[in-house]
Amino acid sequence: MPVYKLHYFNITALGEPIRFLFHYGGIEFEDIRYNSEDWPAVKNNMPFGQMPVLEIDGKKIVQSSAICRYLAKQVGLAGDNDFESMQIDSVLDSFNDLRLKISAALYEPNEEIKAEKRKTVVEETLPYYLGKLDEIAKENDGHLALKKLTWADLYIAAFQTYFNFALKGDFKDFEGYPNLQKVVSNALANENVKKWVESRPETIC
Ligand SMILES: N[C@@H](CCC(=O)N[C@@H](CS)C(=O)NCC(=O)O)C(=O)O
Repeated sequence: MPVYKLHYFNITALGEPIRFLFHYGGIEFEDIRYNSEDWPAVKNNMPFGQMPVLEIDGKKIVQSSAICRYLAKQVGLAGDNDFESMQIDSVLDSFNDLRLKISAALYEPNEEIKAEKRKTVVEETLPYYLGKLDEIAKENDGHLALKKLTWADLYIAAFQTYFNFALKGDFKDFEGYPNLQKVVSNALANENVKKWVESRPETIC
C-alpha cells in the first residue's frame, strides 16, 4: 500500500471528498492541515501553489477531481465501465459548475458586486441547479448516478458542510431537495464515512 499524505487547509471544502474516499475505503493516510498563517511558507512547495495536494510515496499530485477519481477507482466507486464512469463525471461536473458560481460570489472582493452575485446565486443559480440535481437523484433512487452508491454521492455529502457555511441563512442541508437529502443520507450510511463525520475535527467550514 502506498504512503498517502493529504495536504490541505483546516477546512472541509475541496479536501473533504478526498478524506471521505479514504475513510470509505479504510485506506490509511496522513491528514496534514494548514492554517492561513502557515500557508505563505508552504505555497511554494506545492506544484501549482494550491491545495489539495495528495502525496503518494513522495510524489505530489494536484487537482481534487483527479485525486478523487483515482481514489474512487481504488475503492470501487468509479463505475464498472467507461460509460458508467462518464455518467458519474457528468453529474459531478454539473455540481462543480454550481460550486464554482457559489465560490465566485463568496470570494468577490467588491462588496456591492458580492451582494449582487449572492442574490443571483440564491434566487436563480441554486434553485436551478439543485432542482435539476434533485430530479436526477429521484430518477436514480437516492443516488446521483447509476442507481447505486458512487463517488458522486460521497462528493456532495462531503460538500454539504461547505455549502452550509458559504450560503448561511439561505441554505441548510439541502432542505427543500428531498432526493438530494437522500443522496447525503445514503452516503453517510456507510459505517466508515459515518464514523469519520462524527469524529472529524471541528472546523469553521
Ligand atoms: N482546481 C483546483 C483548485 C484548488 C484551489 O482552488 N485551492 C484553493 C483552496 S480551495 C487554494 O489552494 N487557495 C490558496 C491559494 O490559491 O493561494 C482543485 O480542484 O484542486
